[in-house]
Amino acid sequence: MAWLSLPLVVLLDFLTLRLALLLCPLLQAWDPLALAWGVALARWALLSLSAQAARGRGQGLPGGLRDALLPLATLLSLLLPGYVTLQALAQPRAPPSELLHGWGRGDVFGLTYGVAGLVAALWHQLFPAGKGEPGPSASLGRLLACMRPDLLRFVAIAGFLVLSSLGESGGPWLWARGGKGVRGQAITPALITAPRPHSAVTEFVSDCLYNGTMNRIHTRIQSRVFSSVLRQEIGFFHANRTGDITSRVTADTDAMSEALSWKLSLLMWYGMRGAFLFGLMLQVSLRLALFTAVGLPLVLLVPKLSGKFHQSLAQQVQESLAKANEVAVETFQAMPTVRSFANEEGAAQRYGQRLQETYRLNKQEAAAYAASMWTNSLSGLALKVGILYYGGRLVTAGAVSTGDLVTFVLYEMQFTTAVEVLLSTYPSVQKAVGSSEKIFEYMERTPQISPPGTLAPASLRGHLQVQDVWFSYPGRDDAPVLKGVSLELRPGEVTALVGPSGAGKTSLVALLERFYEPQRGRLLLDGRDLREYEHHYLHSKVPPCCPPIAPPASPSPIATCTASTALLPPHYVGEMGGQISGGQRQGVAIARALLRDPQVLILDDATSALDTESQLWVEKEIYEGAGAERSVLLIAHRLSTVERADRILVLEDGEIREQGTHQELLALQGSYWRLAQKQLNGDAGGGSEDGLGAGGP
Ligand SMILES: Nc1ncnc2c1ncn2[C@@H]1O[C@H](COP(=O)(O)OP(=O)(O)OP(=O)(O)O)[C@@H](O)[C@H]1O
Repeated sequence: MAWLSLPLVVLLDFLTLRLALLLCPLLQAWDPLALAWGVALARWALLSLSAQAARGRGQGLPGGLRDALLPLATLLSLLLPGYVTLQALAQPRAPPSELLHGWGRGDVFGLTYGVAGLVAALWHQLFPAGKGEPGPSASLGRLLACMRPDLLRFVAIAGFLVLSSLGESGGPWLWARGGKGVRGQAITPALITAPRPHSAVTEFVSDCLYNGTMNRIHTRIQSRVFSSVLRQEIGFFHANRTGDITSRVTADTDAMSEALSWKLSLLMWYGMRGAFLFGLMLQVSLRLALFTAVGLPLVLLVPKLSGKFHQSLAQQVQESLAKANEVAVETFQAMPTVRSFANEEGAAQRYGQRLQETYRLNKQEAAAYAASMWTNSLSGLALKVGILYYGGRLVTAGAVSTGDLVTFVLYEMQFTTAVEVLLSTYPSVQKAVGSSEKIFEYMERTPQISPPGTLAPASLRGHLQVQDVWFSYPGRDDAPVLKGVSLELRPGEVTALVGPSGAGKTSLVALLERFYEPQRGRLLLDGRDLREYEHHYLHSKVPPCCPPIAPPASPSPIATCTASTALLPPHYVGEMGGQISGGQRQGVAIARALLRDPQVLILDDATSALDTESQLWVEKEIYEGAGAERSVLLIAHRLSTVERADRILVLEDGEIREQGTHQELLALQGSYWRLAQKQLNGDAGGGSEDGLGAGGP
């Protein structure tokens, strides 16, 4: 329906112009500018009202066109009077008939619609209508927001650039003054070349300032991404591969900064020069300058379209590179396993396959980049040829003097170079913006867990209640790991949690550590929700995997082990403790716990790697040590460790199946009794200490 009314509106618009042309001889007394703007107002009223009506009805119109109707109406109304005004400025004594020449002609009318349509298409390409997702322009906006603290520096850089551009354009400008200086003195070759050294100095200063500023911005963005990643919930680190995360924090920010610092400087420098040159071109010949301006949208639109394809490929290359990095990281981390399975060749093959994929995408990206550069140059060349052709015609018609044309061409050559550089820089800036999209995705990601509270009471009893907790891991809603679990840790009591592998014991600890949040149920500490507690406070009062050891009166095996480990030089301990034994690592964890004086102790299979002597010592501390006023949650596979607990809970398939003391549970002859039997048989059969499956993490 809306489409049907559009031709009618265009016809009415054309008739309005024809009417104005017919009335022209009758309105001789009118100023031609007033007439032009009066007609423009009438056209604007007609077009904008029709646009409003079409927007109201417009189910048949594409969304982009519907949004563009009103700006299009304004642009269409402004084009002709704008042109007349510029002409009147350039030729103040031109007769009205010459100024209004072409009004009401079908071809001129069609041309205005063509230009308006072209501008609308360009606008739509450069600033696509928001679809709920941030587009490249949104990323550019966020990038600029990151640069805001350095606004003053950029103002200074712009100042130096202006000075430098003045120097660069000064020579031709003096030449254009027809051999006379500002005070009428004769222009010598020395005077024409004088601005160049001054321009070189200002360019050097602005370069130094610019590089320093870009380094600051790089550091700022990188540290913000890193901090944002650190704030994320633990599930985020499980859902995203380490290689991907590392790539965002390092490789992507590096690539973005590198492209930005180099290309943005070009963009600023040539943008500034282009603006100056265009101002001078306007001075020399308004018509030629306008011709250049009309040709520009075409020159901008073509590279934008070709750059789009290149941008998507650049993103794929980044992702593929991250996957290759992931394989390398995984391999190096699991090097002992790779060696013990003699799988070095397999690992190299996997890495090679990833690299091949990256190589293939890189080739495609290089071809797309070349094509994009080629279209840039071609569109720049087309503009150049057009200007020369039109300039030649103007000279033939006597509208421009030969001297003016030569001056214009001098400026135009520099201007075209500036535009070409701007266009060739554009894909790189697009690439940088493409990389920044992912970076900002991380930087602005809201953690999927409630923010920590502020509660930090001076005294804490350590009474922990788990009430009807249901939990499933992110993305696995259909497989609940905990199904209505309820338990209570009372101060001065040791509560043990046992169960087969995969029962959900560690998942419960993860909830108590606030790595995740349950979908249903509550976790209370001294009657207040865990979410209300301050982050550092909570983790100092409820640390995981740390046995309750008061400073021992006599050196314990643990203390000895810890002390000896603590004294080891870092290169001996290795990255992430990779060069110390499992038992030594547990010793270090226990030592750390000693310093925190925790109120709730959670030992998730925390002593499994200790030797028998140390294990016995830790058990003694749990049941009889100075920490007896603490609440203790003891998770263990070895039932002998939990025999003395005040209460033992048996967790199976995410549900608490039994609870009681060791004796009570044995008497029940249920799950616990079966676990004990299995362990007994395992011990008798093969000397296995566990009998319940693999140890905890
Ligand atoms: N990050 C995770 N994402 C998805 N599922 C997980 C994740 N971690 C554990 N699971 C699953 O949750 C279930 C319970 O695992 P959990 O580690 O809590 O068991 P567990 O009782 O501590 O076992 P174990 O005694 O072997 O340590 C298992 O089926 C496991 O596959």
